[in-house]
Amino acid sequence: MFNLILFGPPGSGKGTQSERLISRYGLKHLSTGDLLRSEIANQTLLGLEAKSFMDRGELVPDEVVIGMIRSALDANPQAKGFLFDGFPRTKAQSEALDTLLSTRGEAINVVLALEVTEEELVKRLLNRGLTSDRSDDRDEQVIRARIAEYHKKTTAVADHYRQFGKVVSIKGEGTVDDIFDALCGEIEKRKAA
Ligand SMILES: Nc1ncnc2c1ncn2[C@@H]1O[C@H](COP(=O)(O)OP(=O)(O)O)[C@@H](O)[C@H]1O
Ligand SMILES: [Mg+2]
Repeated sequence: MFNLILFGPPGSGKGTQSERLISRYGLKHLSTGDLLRSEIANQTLLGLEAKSFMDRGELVPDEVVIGMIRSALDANPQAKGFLFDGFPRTKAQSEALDTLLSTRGEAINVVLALEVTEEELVKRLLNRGLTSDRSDDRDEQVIRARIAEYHKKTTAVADHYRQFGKVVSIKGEGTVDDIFDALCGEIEKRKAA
């Protein structure tokens, strides 16, 4: 079992790197953003509730995303490990995740934190907004609100895992290949340990 959190602000490249990492290591990708967007597309009750928060650049309430992750873990009892992308985003979510994993006799092995400057993030997200159907990527004010929300609530997640020595920072600027190599290097170290 190898469970990893790919951590970083919106636009730091979590989705891009996740796709490569899951295919190299055979992990199950759990992106709360993707799960929520699919709930919205399917017009479920959960999706309807989540949308109002997402449109404002705010975080969806903890109990909603924790419930979604609990179901996803239950639905994948045979997974070789999970790559969490966009989750946990608050201290309460980190604690809930640790509890959910510990009931399976597992834990988070490593938190890989992508570091990217704010100006680069805004540039990437506006660019992504041109080609994706993500409405939260079209408005610079919403983008800046998401980055502010990240600093206000989400950096606490890194603090939580830092006390267990599980956080590794990776420069998230440069080519996708170079960043991928740096991520894999850290995973190999931890897998060997
Ligand atoms: N290393 C990189 N250099 C330049 N742009 C990148 C890089 N990695 C990702 N991007 C672009 O930045 C945007 C956000 O990437 P994404 O993987 O969706 O980030 P996240 O999932 O962290 O929000 C995308 O448009 C993607 O094409
Ligand atoms: Mg993403």
